[in-house]
Amino acid sequence: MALPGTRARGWAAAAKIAQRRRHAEGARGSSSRAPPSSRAALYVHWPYCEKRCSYCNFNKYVPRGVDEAAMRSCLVTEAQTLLRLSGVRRVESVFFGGGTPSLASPSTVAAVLEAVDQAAHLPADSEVTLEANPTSPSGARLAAFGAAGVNRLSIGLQSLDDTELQLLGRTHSARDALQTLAEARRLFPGRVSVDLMLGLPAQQVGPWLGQLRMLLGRCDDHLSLYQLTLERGTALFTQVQRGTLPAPDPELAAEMYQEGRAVLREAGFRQYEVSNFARNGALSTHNWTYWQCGQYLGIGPGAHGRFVPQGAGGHTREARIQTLEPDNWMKEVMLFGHGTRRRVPLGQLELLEEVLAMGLRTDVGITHQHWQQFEPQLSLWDVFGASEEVKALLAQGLLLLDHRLEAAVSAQCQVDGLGISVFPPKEAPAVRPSTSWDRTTCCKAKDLK
Ligand SMILES: C[S@@+](CC[C@H](N)C(=O)[O-])C[C@H]1O[C@@H](n2cnc3c(N)ncnc32)[C@H](O)[C@@H]1O
Ligand SMILES: C[S@@+](CC[C@H](N)C(=O)[O-])C[C@H]1O[C@@H](n2cnc3c(N)ncnc32)[C@H](O)[C@@H]1O
Ligand code: SF4
Repeated sequence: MALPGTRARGWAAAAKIAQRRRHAEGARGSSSRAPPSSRAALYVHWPYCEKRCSYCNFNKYVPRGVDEAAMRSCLVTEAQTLLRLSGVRRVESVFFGGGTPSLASPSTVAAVLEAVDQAAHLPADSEVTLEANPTSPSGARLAAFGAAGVNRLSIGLQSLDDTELQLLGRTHSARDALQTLAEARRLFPGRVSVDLMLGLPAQQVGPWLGQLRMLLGRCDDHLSLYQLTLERGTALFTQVQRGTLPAPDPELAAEMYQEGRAVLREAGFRQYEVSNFARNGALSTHNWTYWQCGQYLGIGPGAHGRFVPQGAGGHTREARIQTLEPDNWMKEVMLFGHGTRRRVPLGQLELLEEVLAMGLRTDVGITHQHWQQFEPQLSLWDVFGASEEVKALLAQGLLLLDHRLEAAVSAQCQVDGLGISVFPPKEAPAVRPSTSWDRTTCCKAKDLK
């Protein structure tokens, strides 16, 4: 789809400014540590797609045309407003997600990054990710995103089987996906991620593992495995309900997941989160912020955020969601400077629930030190030591609650005690964490209802 405005006049200038920012930053260094309250990650939602995939219920729209200049101006305005409201002075990662942000023009990406750097500080070494569908970006376009300030690409490859890609309603072939991947690796070496889905209708373990092995010969240092969630309201859901497609088999999906983990481990990947694997230290710092319950701002239609509105005198962390529908969101941004649809102050208990639910997704679990940042009064042992449920999980080897390092943690504040973890030591029986199939780790819509 050709989007109007993809050759916006201001882009070259914006890209130059982005480059100057990187150089200036290189000169002054980026190691200063701002206090946690003034640091945040930033998520930018680009809500448009070329076509609706059969399985997807993310906040996306297939428009007749896009007023990209208006969209760009609203994203810039909303970034400025939320940075001011939050009092955030340092943005440590930016993630352009969607929808299909690789359909946006590089000038839009450059304009948002420039606005963020001006309103707060965007260090040169901040991770700046753009999601790219294997159809939208040519090599030159990917390079233009790089010049605009993007330094990590996340490619929605989904499958390396053309029949499966058709079933998913994708507009690319396996060949296109591998070509985009090769081009991306050439331009962003060591900083390319791919999404691969599993548990599709009629998918079998052996052929899927074949795809994974083939991908291992081509991929870079980061890979996400997402089990298909059959979402109500999607074409795939209807097909399965009508019996024109077989329902995905959860046992087969579990086998794919377990075998896939083993294959990736052998290939030197660390499973640092339920769905995410990295080698050579290529963990996504943006997504890590979500799992560590760091602050993040969300701009664009339907974006989620979690931050303390310090700049507006607030003291409590809020869960925020922006208006979903792009035209309404734009009207609100033009009128009020932002399109925040809902704000929910998070109580201490809700915050701790999030710390647990997010942290348990990661391989490090929740260290005592990490827990203390959110709850200095009560230790993990105080809260969970006497729980019969926790005792049962410990006895089954499904949970690890380690109190031995607690004294060291609180006395020295420098040793990260193991704390609590659901990723068991190797010798313990394999576990299937009940949340392992949850593809969205950040957008807990239930908090906002
Ligand atoms: C929302 S998409 C946005 C990126 C891009 N538009 C694309 O399709 O590649 C991000 C990722 O979510 C995953 N995803 C979307 N719908 C899903 C579903 N129903 N079940 C599992 N994963 C899903 C896909 O792997 C996709 O790459
Ligand atoms: C499914 S994840 C894929 C991440 C990818 N595997 C990686 O490692 O970079 C990304 C998707 O989650 C959703 N998402 C992430 N952060 C969000 C936020 N703060 N608000 C709304 N949606 C968000 C967006 O739909 C985005 O396309
Ligand atoms: S999976 Fe990606 S490309 Fe497909 S409809 Fe969803 S957001 Fe758009």
